[in-house]
Amino acid sequence: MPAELLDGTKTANEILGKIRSQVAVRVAGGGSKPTLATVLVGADPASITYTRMKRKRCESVGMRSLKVELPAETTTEQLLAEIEKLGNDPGVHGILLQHPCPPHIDERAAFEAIPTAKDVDGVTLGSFADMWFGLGGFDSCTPGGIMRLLRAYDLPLSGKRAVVIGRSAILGKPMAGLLLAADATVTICHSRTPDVAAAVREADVVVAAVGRAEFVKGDWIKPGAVVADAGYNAGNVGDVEHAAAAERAAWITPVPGGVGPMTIATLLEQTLVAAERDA
Ligand SMILES: Nc1nc2c(c(=O)[nH]1)N[C@@H](CN(C=O)c1ccc(C(=O)N[C@@H](CCC(=O)O)C(=O)O)cc1)CN2
Repeated sequence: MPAELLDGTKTANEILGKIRSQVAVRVAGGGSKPTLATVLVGADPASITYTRMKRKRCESVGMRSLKVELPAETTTEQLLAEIEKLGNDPGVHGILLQHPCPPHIDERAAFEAIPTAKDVDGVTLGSFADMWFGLGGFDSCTPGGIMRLLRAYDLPLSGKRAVVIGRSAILGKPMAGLLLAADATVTICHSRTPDVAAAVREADVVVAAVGRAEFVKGDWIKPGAVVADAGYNAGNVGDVEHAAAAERAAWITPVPGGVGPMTIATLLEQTLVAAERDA
């Protein structure tokens, strides 16, 4: 029997509905609108699309979005100064720096300029450490979105073998931390892993975060596994060979309509939390 779909669009819309109600209550009670600043450096077309989607969703739930767009030739120092300004602005509750920045930028330094309390995208070392030690830091949004999606479908993780393919700072590594915190036994595969297929064949839960279209082959998937595809390759193609994987998996995310919408819902949920902590 083909896999059931983990519907990220539907689940994200449910989360956005709850956020909308909570924002309305906050504003009716005299509170400020939760405000997310989106910072984009350069004009990468995909990044323009993603930041526009984030601002649109923000406004759709009654939050305020503040657009900061900087030219591609912005220096690291100029970017740090912009982020520090937002960090010191009491009217800004959350700051998002869209990744990737142009290659001459020290992106890690720029992420670290975001105060942890406003790191609603979960990209700073402080958030990562808090998440890793279960101290309530903001989740990195894509891994956080995947966890929310698995929870929405009541899929058990405790004692399961999870394989994360990819070890990036905002995806693979925090994903492994969140799965570990949910008591899964976690393996991270990467470009030097000798036999990724063999690891995936053992996995009850597979998270594909490689950034290569259809890297994970359908016949690698263990029958009955749960598959989350965090790929967002050109042409809306994921990192998993979807149709073939769906023949074996029990649950699988579609692309589009799976992990992507959950990433943005998580960002907005965390922006509301940041605003509430600040109030
Ligand atoms: N600072 C960050 N940068 C980046 C992140 C991030 O979480 N923080 N993630 C990715 C890209 N990304 C958000 O920025 C993202 C990608 C895709 C989607 C999404 O909803 N995609 C839709 C399809 C969109 C379309 O039709 O064009 C889907 O999957 O249904 C949301 C967010 C890199 N950078």
